[in-house]
Amino acid sequence: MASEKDLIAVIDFGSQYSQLIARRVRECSVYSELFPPTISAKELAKLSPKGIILSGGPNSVYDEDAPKMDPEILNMGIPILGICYGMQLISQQLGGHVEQGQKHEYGRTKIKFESENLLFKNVTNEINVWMSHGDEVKVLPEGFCCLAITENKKLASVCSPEKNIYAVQFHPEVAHTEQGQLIIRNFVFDICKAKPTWSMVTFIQDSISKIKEMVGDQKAICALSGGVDSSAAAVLVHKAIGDNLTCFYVDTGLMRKNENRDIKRIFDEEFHLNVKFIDARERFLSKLEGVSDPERKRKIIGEEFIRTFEDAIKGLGDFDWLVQGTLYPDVIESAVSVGGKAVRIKSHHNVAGLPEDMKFKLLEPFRNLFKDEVRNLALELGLPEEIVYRHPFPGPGLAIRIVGEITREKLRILRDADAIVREEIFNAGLYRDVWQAFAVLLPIKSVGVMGDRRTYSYPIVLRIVSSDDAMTADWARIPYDLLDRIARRIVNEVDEVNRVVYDISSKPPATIEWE
Ligand SMILES: Nc1ncnc2c1ncn2[C@@H]1O[C@H](COP(=O)(O)OP(=O)(O)OP(=O)(O)O)[C@@H](O)[C@H]1O
Ligand SMILES: O=c1[nH]c(=O)c2[nH+]cn([C@@H]3O[C@H](COP(=O)(O)O)[C@@H](O)[C@H]3O)c2[nH]1
Ligand SMILES: NC(=O)CC[C@H](N)C(=O)O
Ligand SMILES: [Mg+2]
Repeated sequence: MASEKDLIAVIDFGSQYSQLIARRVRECSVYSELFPPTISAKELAKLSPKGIILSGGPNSVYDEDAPKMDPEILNMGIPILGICYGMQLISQQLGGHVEQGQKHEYGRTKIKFESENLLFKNVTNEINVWMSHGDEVKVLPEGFCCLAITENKKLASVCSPEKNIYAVQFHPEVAHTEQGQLIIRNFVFDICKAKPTWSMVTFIQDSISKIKEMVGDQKAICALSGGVDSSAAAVLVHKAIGDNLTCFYVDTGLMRKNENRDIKRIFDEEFHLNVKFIDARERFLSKLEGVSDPERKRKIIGEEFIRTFEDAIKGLGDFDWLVQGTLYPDVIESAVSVGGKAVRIKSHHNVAGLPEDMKFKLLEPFRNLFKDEVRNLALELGLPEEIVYRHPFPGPGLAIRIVGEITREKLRILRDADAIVREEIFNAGLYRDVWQAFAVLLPIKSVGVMGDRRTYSYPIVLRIVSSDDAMTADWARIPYDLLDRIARRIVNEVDEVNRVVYDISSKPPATIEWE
């Protein structure tokens, strides 16, 4: 991959933010990719990176099983930027000393520069940065000097001019660090002298040639949901292997109101791909009968997708590859990181929900990208805005929005309520402003009064959030009048609902979906 364009290699020590670092470098139009801590200096040298960034990580460098790096990497003469754990590891491996600090530092801290340096070129002195660590570098290795200190006079950034090694204790990659992107830019351009040769167009070209090479004249199926990720994946792979690609859209019985109709229309009008519709309602719903645990639901759905595809291709020939629109947040939440050791939040059906005995090889061109990057790519591929800006709708569908057991009656209620939420948000002109807007059905009943009748029915939760990449999210500040209209319509138009509540939790600590 690294042949013609400049590469910044990120060594992933297990941080939740590792892929965010690569993404920030790509924002500078320079290619970046993650590598495991086990990569050797020799292997790295073959890729001729312009620079190396060492990520943060959950371990302490003095833990017995803490990931280390090949010490030769520090002698390659290639510029290095260590972030948090990366800074601690550089210090320790070069003979400095790291120990647990008196106090942990999480969140905002102010830093001040001690000397002029390229890393902080044009950065305002005294900026707020984001910290997330418990350990501290107490003794610097020989040849290192301090570039910045915190309000409490602790080391915030250090460097060895002679070795061309830089390090920061804070996280320049997160949005909360002021001018963090400028610091990354300075490293990439002023220190590494990388050239901005990467763009979505080059990504598309490279992906097409890589896919051609990998798949050859074998055949592939694409799990096509009609969302932006799988639609862009289908179009990209079709460019590479043409009619050896067959797309399948599955009606799981867990879809939203009019979903099949809308998707069929979009595919007919906009795509010239071979798309087959599979009615799998019975098999999904019968497998889910009586199941209320969220992780069980996700595993059942993940497996059922694969079984459905296996049945669908019978008689159509040999298909070796399964194309999915998997994105990076699906991967990290399912606890599959390059460096290992991230924690499982939920099993995304398309990652941790896949059955172990699956025969298909996975082809996931966007596995390292975030949704807004895929949206840009989809525009570049010429996909219509209606698909590009479609809200994400998870593969497990309404199954993870009916808390607890799924019944046909509950599916009917949720479908009707959800259609009202989406229609009202759309009519208010807010569809593009929010990340997702949907309804959730809770498995409890409460008392109400309608007309002169007592009711004892379900509550509907409105979940409307803003987000850039689904890694973090906040509840959307929707006008009261709109909330009022949605709530009144739901209670009046949907049988068996007598109460509507608004979910005002952010992510973290909540997640966007309820299961
Ligand atoms: N109904 C479906 N039929 C076929 N494939 C599906 C379906 N739902 C999900 N998938 C597959 O699972 C992947 C993950 O989908 P999911 O809907 O959970 O996330 P998403 O962010 O909404 O992605 P997308 O934009 O592709 O829908 C999709 O990219 C697609 O490959
Ligand atoms: O591909 C997917 N397979 C899944 O199993 C799945 N579960 C959640 N989501 C979507 O991912 C984003 C983050 O969701 P959470 O905050 O609920 O974890 C949100 O956009 C969710 O809609 C899924 N996507
Ligand atoms: N975010 C990090 O990289 C943390 C590094 C280390 N685990 C610490 O607590 O100091
Ligand atoms: Mg989807």
